[in-house]
Amino acid sequence: MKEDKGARWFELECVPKEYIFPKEYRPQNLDSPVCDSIPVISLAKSKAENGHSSQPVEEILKASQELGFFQVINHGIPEKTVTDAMNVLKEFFDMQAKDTTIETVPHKKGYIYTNSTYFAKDGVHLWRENVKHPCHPLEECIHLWPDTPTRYQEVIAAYMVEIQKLSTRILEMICEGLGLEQGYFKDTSEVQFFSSNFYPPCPDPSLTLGLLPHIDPSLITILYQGGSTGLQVMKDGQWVNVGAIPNAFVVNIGNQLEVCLLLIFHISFLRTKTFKMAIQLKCCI
Ligand SMILES: O=C(O)CCC(=O)C(=O)O
Ligand SMILES: [Fe+2]
Repeated sequence: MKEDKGARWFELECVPKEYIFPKEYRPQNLDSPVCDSIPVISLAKSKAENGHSSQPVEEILKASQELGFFQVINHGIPEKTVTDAMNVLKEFFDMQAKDTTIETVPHKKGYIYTNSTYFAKDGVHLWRENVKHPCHPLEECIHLWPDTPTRYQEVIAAYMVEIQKLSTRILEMICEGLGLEQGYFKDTSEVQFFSSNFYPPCPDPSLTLGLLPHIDPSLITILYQGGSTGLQVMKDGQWVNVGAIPNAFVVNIGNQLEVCLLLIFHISFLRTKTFKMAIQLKCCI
């Protein structure tokens, strides 16, 4: 192992034992091809004039029912808004790595930054760093967010405005497909939390995990992968690689929406339980 006092915790030649998961928890099928059955849905069609085409609505409903996962493209979020957010987050995580005075406990100000030593399952650490904070109502939360880099608040607020629009639009399409009145989820659909994961390069990704398998407790989660791979979803009992499509967002139907629809329609909206886990990515929002 390198003995370099200036090195960051992940700049190592081999994985420290505290990060090595027992065999049964390690990632599987890392080398399998990207799963092409995770639907990629273009939202451009839903913007046609004179009443929109129902095609994306049907595709979204089908994907939600069958897997609880899909990717959206042509969503209308400006590329620059996303690139700015990714850059400011990269800068944020770089700054944390350099600042040895930062503690890994919840920050007093209104956001939580945690480095890899904070995450543990049975004593094993996850290979990631994370920052999260509330973001609703935006104008009340924004000043509690990190203020370095100096553009953090402005850039992430602009990003969240777009994410809010996208998530409202997807929920409205789900309402339309199910025959629910528009705005049915209005009171519960404000984007409440922002969370960004940084998965540094790892000397041996087959031994480590960035995130444990889980089901999202949210209504829906909108995830940007930043062009990096590593996200896996449980499909028909197998972990499959989601793959990253440039400018696409991964949409995950969360537990709350699943339960809501189960109560309304008395049907199980999701055919199977969907878990996801992240291995080594670069920077996900
Ligand atoms: O970072 C990722 O790739 C996934 C994040 C995630 O699943 C979550 O925040 O719920
Ligand atoms: Fe998740």
